[in-house]
Amino acid sequence: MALMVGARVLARNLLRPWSRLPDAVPGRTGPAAGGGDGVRCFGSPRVLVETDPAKGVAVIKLKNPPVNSLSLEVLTEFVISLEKLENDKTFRGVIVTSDCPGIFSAGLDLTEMCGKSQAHYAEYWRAVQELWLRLYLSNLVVIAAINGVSPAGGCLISLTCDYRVLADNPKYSIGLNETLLGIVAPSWFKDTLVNTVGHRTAERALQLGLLFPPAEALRVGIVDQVVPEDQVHSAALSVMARWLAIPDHARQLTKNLMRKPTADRLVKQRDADIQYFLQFISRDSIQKSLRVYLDKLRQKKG
Ligand SMILES: CC/C=C\C/C=C\C/C=C\CCC/C=C/C(=O)SCCNC(=O)CCNC(=O)[C@H](O)C(C)(C)COP(=O)(O)OP(=O)(O)OC[C@H]1O[C@@H](n2cnc3c(N)ncnc32)[C@H](O)[C@@H]1OP(=O)(O)O
Repeated sequence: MALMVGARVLARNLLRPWSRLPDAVPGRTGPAAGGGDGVRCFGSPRVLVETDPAKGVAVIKLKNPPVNSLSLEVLTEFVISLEKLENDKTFRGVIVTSDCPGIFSAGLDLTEMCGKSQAHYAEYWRAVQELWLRLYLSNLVVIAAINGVSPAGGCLISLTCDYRVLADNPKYSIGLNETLLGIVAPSWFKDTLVNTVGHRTAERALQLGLLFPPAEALRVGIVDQVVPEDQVHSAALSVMARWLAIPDHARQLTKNLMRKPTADRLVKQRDADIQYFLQFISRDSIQKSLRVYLDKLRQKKG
């Protein structure tokens, strides 16, 4: 019950940009905070933020064990952290990564889309839309340091970034695998993939629900760089330095030019998109597919 109320409060914060989560780790500094003197931490229980004001760079680490599924709380805390960084002129870039070993993100939280009320589905889907819009159009340079497997919504998060560095581990596949669950990637997921890899590759990948291992992911362009696992963070920092060498106003206007038409398609019909999602996800056949998939995941261990 407390969790539900908490989620609603967090979700309401999305609509009230002036409201702030209390800092979970207020002003923690120093080497323990992850990068030498001057690194400061804030954020929330599931979305850690380490900032390096001297460099103008922050690291957002998703921490929702066991698999970093994108629950309503995670989505909400992510948006609030991102907004905090964007409103602070100190920061020009952010690296998005995971605090869960071997898993970047398992994607949207299936339990949020299964066996819940219509009101809950609507609240959840609006939060998914919100994070996508904020990340896709962020004024910051956003680099994904993908240090684990990244299916569906996890892949979407990285596709919204300006650049993707993937750890070279055969287990770390990435892709929009929705069809394998018997569901369908919405049009704006599809658009984000098409804008990254082109129409034909996206068409094949989406229909087959392909999850690309690192070499394949690089070949089709769903990631920009594959590096040894222990170099993901340093590679992301090097890329960041290159992108930050470009004057902000020129880079930001160019990013907007490239991405706004795609984002506008959703912005113009957000409510209709929610209704569409509600109709789709509430179907008995879709709920059954999700239950079967979740049961398979749960039984894997037993
Ligand atoms: C014409 C119509 C057009 C348009 C349609 C309109 C609208 C669109 C409608 C819907 C769109 C929805 C889009 C959905 C996007 C998504 O992101 S769906 C999620 C997809 N994710 C996956 O397929 C990944 C599933 N998980 C895994 O494969 C594995 O868990 C893993 C490889 C990530 C990690 O493996 P392990 O380390 O072995 O961990 P376990 O598998 O044992 O899992 C531990 C624990 O976590 C639970 N879990 C895993 N993934 C999720 C998840 N995504 N959500 C919720 N919970 C998850 C798993 O069940 C285990 O739970 P317990 O057994 O411990 O209870």
